[in-house]
Amino acid sequence: MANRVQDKSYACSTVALMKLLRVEDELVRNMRSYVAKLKNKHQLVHQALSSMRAEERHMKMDYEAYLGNPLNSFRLIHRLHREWEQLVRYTSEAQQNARGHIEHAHRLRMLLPSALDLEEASRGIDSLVDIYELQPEELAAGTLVPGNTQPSAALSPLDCLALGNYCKNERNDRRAEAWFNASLERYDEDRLEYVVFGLSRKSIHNSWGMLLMKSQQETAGMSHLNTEGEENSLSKDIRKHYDSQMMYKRACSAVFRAPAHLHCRYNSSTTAFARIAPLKMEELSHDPYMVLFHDVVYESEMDWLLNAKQLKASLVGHYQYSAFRTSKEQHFHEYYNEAVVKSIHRRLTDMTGLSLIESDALTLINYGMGGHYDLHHDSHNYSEPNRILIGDRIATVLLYVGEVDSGGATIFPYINVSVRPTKGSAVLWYNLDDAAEINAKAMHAGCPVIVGSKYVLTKWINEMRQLFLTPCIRNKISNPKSR
Ligand SMILES: O=C(O)CCC(=O)C(=O)O
Ligand SMILES: [Fe+2]
Repeated sequence: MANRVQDKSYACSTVALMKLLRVEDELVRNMRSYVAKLKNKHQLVHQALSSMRAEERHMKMDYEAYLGNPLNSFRLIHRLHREWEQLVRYTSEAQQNARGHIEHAHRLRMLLPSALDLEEASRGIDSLVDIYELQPEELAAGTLVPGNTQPSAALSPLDCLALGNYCKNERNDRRAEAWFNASLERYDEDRLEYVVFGLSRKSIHNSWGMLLMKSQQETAGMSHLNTEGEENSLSKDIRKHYDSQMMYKRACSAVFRAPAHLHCRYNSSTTAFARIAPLKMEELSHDPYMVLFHDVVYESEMDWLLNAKQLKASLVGHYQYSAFRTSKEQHFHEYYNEAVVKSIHRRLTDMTGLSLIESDALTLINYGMGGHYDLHHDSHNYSEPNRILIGDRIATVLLYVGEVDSGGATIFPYINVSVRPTKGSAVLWYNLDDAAEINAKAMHAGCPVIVGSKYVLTKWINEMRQLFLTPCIRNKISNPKSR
């Protein structure tokens, strides 16, 4: 990162910025020629369609007379056999030919400023505001020195929004609000091209609303989120996100009372092996069913895992890095030819009584300082056709491979359960309820580690092979209509 800043930092040198101007010229030239070519092709297709339409109108006046003329019949057949096919081919080729321009634009993107450059540039503007006590609204209008306004240097609403978001991230709420306000003031309803850049009044209000909600000014925040009178779907999502963030924060810093009506026992019934070597179990919840196992990972196994590790950053969604989940991980498949992996899998079967076939690979996850996994549900909530093909995660077992000095608990805020990582213990819970529906109460998170390093082994267990093992759970896979 340090090298990159030295090699290619655009924000602090005019010479580097000159290079950027040339890149912008090239981008504009490339995109203009792309648009010109598309326009030309669009015009030709339009003309071809118009002449086809004229023919159609003629035909509709009197079908019989039209088709009675053999020349017309021939032309109809020829049109539908060849001309339409050619037209479709021409349109799709027009798209293919345009690809060169798009690819060129992608190549040029390598030379464009990165998020880091934008951050540096925002920091530059922010320090001007700070040191010279300038007002964001004045800067937005192009006034750097009082009495000397250069309208050509005025900022766009998108620029102001970006600066507002920078200040929001820097926790300078007052200044962020001033930038959001400037963004709204400079918003011009007639500039249709905002659509291309994903800008709308609503998006500015949403950023502002989120800022206020974060700083606990809920009523003011909601008024921004509900600018169009009714609560829009985006603001509903933001409200949900905000509520779950608050729940996550409260639950991570709370200590839950010991749950009532639950007990400890030895599990000697799930498998034949458990009969000879019962497992120490402590019930944590009945809904969702959740138990804590003590001493189920051996010291030697933990040593092996920690030596074998080759961790890679954990990703979410479509293979993206995200602040939602900041950890590293490594997968150990069941067929991995290693005694430790095989014996942990056997123990997981003894603990759960479930089949592990078709389940995700055993995953070793490591969280460093501040590392966490935000509030989430382990089941995917697939739509029915997908679920029948791949199945959802019926249960999860989380094995703690070591302790954490401070922080890092696994929390279940809907049921007031917080599990402290204890070396060698494991927690099992069901993500689906008895009707095979997602149990919202199984929502959970891994709180940020304060001091130390947290290692867990996760096994997400798939519902596909449990048909005869969990007869009380209705099975969507065998009977998708059952609810
Ligand atoms: O690290 C934790 O405590 C939670 C991990 C988790 O939720 C998962 O692996 O699905
Ligand atoms: Fe999870």
